[in-house]
Amino acid sequence: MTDITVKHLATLSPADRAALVRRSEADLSRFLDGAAAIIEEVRTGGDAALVRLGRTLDHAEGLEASALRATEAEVDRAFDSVPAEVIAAIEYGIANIRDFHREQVPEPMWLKEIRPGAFAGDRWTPITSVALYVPRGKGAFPSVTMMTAVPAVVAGVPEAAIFTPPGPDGGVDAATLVAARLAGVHTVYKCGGAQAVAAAALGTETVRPARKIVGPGSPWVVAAKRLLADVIDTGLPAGPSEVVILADDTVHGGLAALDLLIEAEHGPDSSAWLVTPSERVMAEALEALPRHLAQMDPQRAGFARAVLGGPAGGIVLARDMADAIAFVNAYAPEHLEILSETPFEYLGEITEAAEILLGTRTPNAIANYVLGPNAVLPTSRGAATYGPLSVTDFMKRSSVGYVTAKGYDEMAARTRTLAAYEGFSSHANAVGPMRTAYLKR
Ligand SMILES: NC(=O)c1ccc[n+]([C@@H]2O[C@H](COP(=O)([O-])OP(=O)(O)OC[C@H]3O[C@@H](n4cnc5c(N)ncnc54)[C@H](O)[C@@H]3O)[C@@H](O)[C@H]2O)c1
Ligand SMILES: N[C@H](CO)Cc1c[nH]c[nH+]1
Ligand SMILES: [Zn+2]
Repeated sequence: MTDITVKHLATLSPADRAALVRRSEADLSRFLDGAAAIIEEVRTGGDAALVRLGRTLDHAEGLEASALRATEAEVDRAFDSVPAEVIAAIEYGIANIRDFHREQVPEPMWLKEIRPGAFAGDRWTPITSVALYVPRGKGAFPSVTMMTAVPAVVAGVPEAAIFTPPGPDGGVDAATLVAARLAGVHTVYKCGGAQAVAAAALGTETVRPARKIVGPGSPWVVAAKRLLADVIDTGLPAGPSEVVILADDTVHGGLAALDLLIEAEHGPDSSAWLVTPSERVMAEALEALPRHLAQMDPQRAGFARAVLGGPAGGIVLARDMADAIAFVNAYAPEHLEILSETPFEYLGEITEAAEILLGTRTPNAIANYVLGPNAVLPTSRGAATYGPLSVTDFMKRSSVGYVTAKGYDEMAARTRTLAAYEGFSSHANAVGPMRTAYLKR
């Protein structure tokens, strides 16, 4: 027996509608104190603290302070232990992800002649060091390794390092090591959770501190990022996975149910809604869900049941497609699937979604692994202001200006006027006779 949450938008009060878009991640209060204590432990204890925390929180009995960084030999052994078809799939995914992200590389520099003899533009350079967080609490994520490492390498980051929790043997998941090497990242640290964020921000004897950390994680990771946001750039907010499946009357509800389970299986803190104006689609989905759940790994089915029977997932019946689309935009999902035979009909109406997957052959699963776009995406309504992880997240922009003798007089006169109005005498002096006296004509 599976209880699925069902909501009828037409009958909901504004407060109930607002409750529908809430995510588990919104309440970090349970995690902030614990994360703060872990950060302090790493600040004072360095490598020894990472080992202690890895042994207690990750049950990594085999973890040693001398081996916090994975060696080349460990990576070689990983290639021997990972099945050939998994390595081939990682290669296939990396090739597509690389192709996609190369399109995002900005011009290294552009300059425009703003006024005759006065030039201005932008220059892009890589961030010098970035930490890539790869989760491993409820499963291993070579795919997150691919999604974070490839754009870092394409951007030209000279020091990119992966941080991922150690397993019980003290080692890194083998496919994660394979994906790291194939993507071109050669530093992998065996630490996860809040302690990884602390190590990346503060450094330890072994871990070199980074300027930025990217990658999704559990609330422990999210809480530590929040606490260290003035020490390290924490990038886009990527917490528990979430999806909205928007289905019209042209598809089978069983298909919508199948795709609803993709992100619902990540963990009990995920969010997953099917929204449709079709009572038929809803009935078919409700009928299919128990059958689909029976086909799942039991632990994953337990997560999905918790999500779809709780306050953060289930089925939303809308009045019509406009009502359903309004729900999507208010929700601002991480992943959105438009399940329809005519998905482009609705695309123009969608304004808030980090990833929009169109039609009946583009399930979230394909995009999570191999399609090419980045699957590290903003959660918890972050899609209202952030986009997916991209090459420019690993770069920073400087503006560049160059005023020549031809352009100077006109600019200097306007500058003097504005500087005088604002009462800045040095600003005005810098573009007056005092400067002219120094200039070579
Ligand atoms: N937004 C995205 O792009 C994206 C992609 C993949 C996964 N995800 C999400 O990332 C999350 C990954 O979480 P996860 O748990 O699998 O892995 P994780 O590595 O983020 O978290 C596990 C770590 O949390 C720490 N931890 C666990 N219990 C703790 C406790 N009681 N006290 C202190 N620290 C503790 C441990 O250090 C452990 O190593 C999931 O919510 C998943 O939905 C998001
Ligand atoms: N759905 C995740 C992003 O929310 C990405 C992922 C990786 N593996 C499985 N799923
Ligand atoms: Zn997923």
